[in-house]
Amino acid sequence: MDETGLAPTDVAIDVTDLVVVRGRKRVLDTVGFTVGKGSVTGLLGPSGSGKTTLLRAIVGVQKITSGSVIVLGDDAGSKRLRREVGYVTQSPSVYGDLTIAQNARYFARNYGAGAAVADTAVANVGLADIAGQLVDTLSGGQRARVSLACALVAQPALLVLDEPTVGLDPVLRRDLWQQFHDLADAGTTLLISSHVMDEADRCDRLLLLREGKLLADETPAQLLESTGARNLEDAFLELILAQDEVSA
Ligand SMILES: Nc1ncnc2c1ncn2[C@@H]1O[C@H](COP(=O)(O)OP(=O)(O)OP(=O)(O)O)[C@@H](O)[C@H]1O
Repeated sequence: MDETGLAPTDVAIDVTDLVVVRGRKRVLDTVGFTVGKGSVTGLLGPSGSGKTTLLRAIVGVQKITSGSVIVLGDDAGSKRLRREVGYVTQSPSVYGDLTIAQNARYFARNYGAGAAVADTAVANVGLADIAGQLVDTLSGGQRARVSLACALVAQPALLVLDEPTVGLDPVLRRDLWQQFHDLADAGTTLLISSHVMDEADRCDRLLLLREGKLLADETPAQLLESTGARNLEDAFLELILAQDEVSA
């Protein structure tokens, strides 16, 4: 057991003393945390705080300066993890000249899954009604959902999502969060970045990042208790003010 109370076999992500320098900037500064399997963890922080860089380090596409990132027991980015880790970026990587259904079925085939799995994934992201439409004719938010469906068909053990709910209407946002929890209940680990604080209380655990530093790694309830704030937005503000006082 480590200090989070997790046995090693229950740990999906283990980050220790991670430092990433991009250009001349220390984008991640000695970041450390663990994420338990089958949980929904929110990575929150303002624009430019280092969220995408941290997600990239976890999926193994970011050169790290020092520290370690272990995912499902292996170094991030190692070959074994290719099928185990799904990553949905902010720029959807799907085929514009194929329909939504064709995209999902194509990715499903690559992962040895059938058309039914693809069609379910399309339905789960709220696109069943327009599954026959070409991706090139979709809005940015719709395209992002196609990308999410294509990641879901791989049924990865760890799903890393970079701002998956940007621009979605509130009903769809609620449905997607429900789906994230359903996936977690079935054993998938989800790490989801967002800069929208009202999504924070939908997470089992929160990582709050600011200027490359981890300000908090707690459950929403613990965060409210430790700061004495009325809501998570205020709690984050308390932490920022405390950080500013320390560095002043
Ligand atoms: N290729 C790069 N070279 C140098 N600096 C970079 C590079 N990419 C990002 N950065 C810097 O790293 C910092 C963190 O960027 P990152 O994209 O990780 O933040 P973020 O929290 O995901 O922001 P957003 O919510 O806007 O996507 C920013 O200051 C950014 O300018």
